[in-house]
Amino acid sequence: MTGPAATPAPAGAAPLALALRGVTVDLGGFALRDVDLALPTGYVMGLVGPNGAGKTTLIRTLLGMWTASAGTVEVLGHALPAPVALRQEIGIVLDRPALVEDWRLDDVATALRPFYARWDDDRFATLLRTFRLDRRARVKELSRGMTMKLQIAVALSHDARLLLLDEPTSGLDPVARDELVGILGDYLVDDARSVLFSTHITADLERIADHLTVLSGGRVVRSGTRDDVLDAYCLVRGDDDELPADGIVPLHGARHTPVGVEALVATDDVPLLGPGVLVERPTLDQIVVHLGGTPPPVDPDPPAPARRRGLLASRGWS
Ligand SMILES: Nc1ncnc2c1ncn2[C@@H]1O[C@H](COP(=O)(O)OP(=O)(O)OP(=O)(O)O)[C@@H](O)[C@H]1O
Repeated sequence: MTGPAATPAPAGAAPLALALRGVTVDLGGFALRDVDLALPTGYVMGLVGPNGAGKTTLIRTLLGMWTASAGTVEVLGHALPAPVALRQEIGIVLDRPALVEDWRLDDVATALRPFYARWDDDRFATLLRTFRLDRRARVKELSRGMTMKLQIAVALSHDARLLLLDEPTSGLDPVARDELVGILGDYLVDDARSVLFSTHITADLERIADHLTVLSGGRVVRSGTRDDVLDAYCLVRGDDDELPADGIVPLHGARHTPVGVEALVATDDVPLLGPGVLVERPTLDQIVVHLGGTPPPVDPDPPAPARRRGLLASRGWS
């Protein structure tokens, strides 16, 4: 395979399955802006964020379907635009499958086999059986969940090194979701393989994702290991007069509840809160709910902690 060379990984660092650095993709009415994230080889990254956050746009950018107007995109060690042969190495699930509606599932294997040097008929047949899909059915006869299962079976039948899955669990019943998590676990036994998947079902991520990226309004709010992301925030609850004014300590997604104000606060800021404030570790859902409504500022420049301490002291919040 040839193509533009990617930035070499620093000595001793795990090679990256994918990386976006300072990426902007402008679709007109919507843009991904300054996206920075990296997934080391052998790991699973979950991509979360509210509707319209840009998850599909980001996955399509990794597939070369959208072109970045700024920044660099690397997939499996190749800077995009990638060589055509790289397609063999990537298993894809998209919201709309690129399969002919009149094909029977047997035809799917016949049609795709020539495009993949490592296509595995036995693997495809096994996955169709696992997902209880009838090989004689036509693509157009499949329900939404069955179509998703078919795409997953294709993605996992050509020995891909990277899976890019856009909401693969959407439309799946709980049994199929459980099966998919197990199948991805088996897939990852080979530590040269990596997975990026977007989802609104964060329970799936709690089980399988090592890394998380939270997107909102086309920007990365947070990206890192699952613990880094979960540890970065605390859910706080208190009376109006116990929580400091927003801007001194940023209160993400602050909302009034019957028992006071609830908000997400950066863990580093928790010592700045008053003693009466209740502090809990948030779930991933709570992080998405609270951060989703408040995209990060275009030019984030929060006051330095020392200055905030001064501000808090001046308000009697020391
Ligand atoms: N072809 C396009 N041209 C212009 N804008 C687009 C195009 N496709 C998507 N968008 C816009 O980009 C924004 C982000 O969409 P995207 O599908 O990436 O979000 P998402 O996070 O995947 O959302 P969801 O969770 O609802 O699937 C939306 O406002 C959408 O309308």
